[in-house]
Amino acid sequence: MPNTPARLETRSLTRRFGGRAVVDAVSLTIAPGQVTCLLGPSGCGKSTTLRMIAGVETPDDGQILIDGAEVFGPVTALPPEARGIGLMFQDFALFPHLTVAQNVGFGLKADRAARSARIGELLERVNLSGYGDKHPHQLSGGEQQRVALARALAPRPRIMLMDEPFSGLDNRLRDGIRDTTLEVLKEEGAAVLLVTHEPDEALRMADEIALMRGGRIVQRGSPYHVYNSPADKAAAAFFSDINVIRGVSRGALTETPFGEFLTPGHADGAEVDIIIRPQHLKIDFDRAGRGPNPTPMDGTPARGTVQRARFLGRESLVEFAMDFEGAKLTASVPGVFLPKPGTVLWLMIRRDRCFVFPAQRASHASA
Ligand SMILES: Nc1ncnc2c1ncn2[C@@H]1O[C@H](COP(=O)(O)OP(=O)(O)OP(=O)(O)O)[C@@H](O)[C@H]1O
Repeated sequence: MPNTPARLETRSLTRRFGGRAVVDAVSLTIAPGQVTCLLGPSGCGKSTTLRMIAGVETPDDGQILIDGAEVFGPVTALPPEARGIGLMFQDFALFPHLTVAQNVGFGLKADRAARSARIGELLERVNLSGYGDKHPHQLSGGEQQRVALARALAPRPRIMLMDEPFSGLDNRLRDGIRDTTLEVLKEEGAAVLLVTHEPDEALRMADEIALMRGGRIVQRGSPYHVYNSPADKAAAAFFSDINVIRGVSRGALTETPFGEFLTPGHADGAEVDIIIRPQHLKIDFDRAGRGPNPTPMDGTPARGTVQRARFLGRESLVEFAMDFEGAKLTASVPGVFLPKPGTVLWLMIRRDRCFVFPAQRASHASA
């Protein structure tokens, strides 16, 4: 549908505080029914972006369009209530003196019958049928959050803006509520912009992740794409611990203790960082001082000595001191794998799972 305008579009949205652009030319497009997660570390400008779209913060530059019509720009500045936007924040408290049904119906402009039908429909969607007459204090945190979602969705907003909506919830509740929320949002068809600093939340919820750093969008794409083809080292490091092997590219190849890596596009003599996530290191046993045979996919094995092994529930993390250059690498293994410190093992690197970037000093690598 190339001619259908995006439900929400921002063009070069910019906000400066004290001469510093905390949001710097942010351009996003979100289709109806699409969930985009604005993901980034604290202070990178996520909330300010959301607040500008909501209309409670005035951009210094740029344009905001909803269904192709400008709501903010050189000639327009619609107030928040005229934008058809629903909001949900972590501390967006329910009205304590109103019942659940009254809370959900609060922003609804409809006659009594239509109102009560909409309230019933939404309470059913969030699995709270029968809770209409209760008061917020009689509900658990997760139930209150579901009421808040129903309340935000009641007037059928075209766009839902959510700022860390689940961060106040107990870990055990969170996954279930994320899934229910996602289901309801999809059914309602609103375009959703969800702000989070948690990569797991973005991977779980998003159709598209917009990774933000220092006021700018550094990468946009599906969760699969952003995780598996990070734009740079910091983008890779934002989603998991990473292992870095430094080398020098010569003739589009880089020689390392794990064998040669293809490093096309890097100048002769340029330092490169070969990056591998802990779950993509392969571990093999020592065979009387030798490791497994090299393969085209896994390259040459390199010897390491276990320093520490920790069980984290779903996986075990094993830290190695490698024989080469005092290197330390961390491997993650599904389930229980707890070799004793001092055990000698061999590591290999899956060639299809590494990323190669120009070498960066550590001080430039923060996301
Ligand atoms: N009204 C303001 N005046 C001055 N600086 C501000 C103002 N609002 C935000 N900032 C600054 O802008 C930057 C971005 O803030 P913002 O809240 O958008 O970040 P964030 O990515 O949402 O972070 P967090 O997840 O911690 O909320 C921060 O450095 C913040 O201190």
